[in-house]
Amino acid sequence: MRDKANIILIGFMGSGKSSVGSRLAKNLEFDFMDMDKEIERITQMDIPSIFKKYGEYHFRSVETALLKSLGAKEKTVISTGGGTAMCAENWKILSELGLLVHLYVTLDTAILRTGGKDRPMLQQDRGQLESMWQKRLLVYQLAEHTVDTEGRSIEEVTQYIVDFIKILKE
Ligand SMILES: Nc1ncnc2c1ncn2[C@@H]1O[C@H](COP(=O)(O)OP(=O)(O)OP(=O)(O)O)[C@@H](O)[C@H]1O
Ligand SMILES: O=C(O)C1=C[C@@H](O)[C@@H](O)[C@H](O)C1
Ligand SMILES: [Mg+2]
Repeated sequence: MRDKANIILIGFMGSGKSSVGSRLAKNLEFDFMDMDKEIERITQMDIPSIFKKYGEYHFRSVETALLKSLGAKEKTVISTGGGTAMCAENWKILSELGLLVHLYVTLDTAILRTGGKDRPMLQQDRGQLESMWQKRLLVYQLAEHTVDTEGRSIEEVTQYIVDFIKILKE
C-alpha cells in the first residue's frame, strides 16, 4: 500500500462514514475526525442551521477551508460530509491527505438509515434525490477502494476495511 498518512471515508449520506469512521479509528489506533462535527464545533452552529441561515454555498466554503487546514494530519481517520468530495478542489486535497475509501449505499437504504432527517440535502423530491445520488456515485467511485455497505452491519463494514488495509500492508 502506498504510505498514505490518513484514511478518508467518502460516500453518500447514510453510508456510515461517521459511524464506521469512529470504530475504524479505534480499531487502527488512529485519531478520528468527523468533518461535519468539526464544522459544528468551529462555527458553534448545527449543520441544518448553517444551511438555513447562510445557505449551501457558504457551508461548502467552510468545508473547503477546513480541508485546507488538515495538511499536518497523520494517522487519522477522516469522515467527510456527503458532499465534500464533490468538487475538484476538495478532491485534490482529499486524495493528497490519505487513502480514499468509498462507502457505497443505495438511495433507498440511505433514506431508511437517516430517516430523511437532519440532512438539508435530503430535503428534495425523489427525482432530484435520484439524480444527485447518480451524479455523486460517479465521483465517489473514483476512490481507491469501494466497500458495499448493503447488508453489512457497521461492525462488518469496519472489519472489512481493517482486513483489506492489513492485506495491503503485507
Ligand atoms: N452498515 C450499516 N448498517 C446499518 N445501519 C447503518 C450502517 N451504517 C450506518 N448506519 C446508520 O445509518 C445512520 C447514518 O449513519 P452515519 O451518520 O454514520 O452516515 P454518514 O455517512 O456519516 O452520513 P452523513 O453524510 O449525513 O454524515 C446512523 O443511524 C447509523 O447508525
Ligand atoms: O451530502 C451532503 O451534501 C451533506 C451531507 C452531510 O454530511 C453534511 O455535510 C451536510 O448536511 C451536506
Ligand atoms: Mg457523517
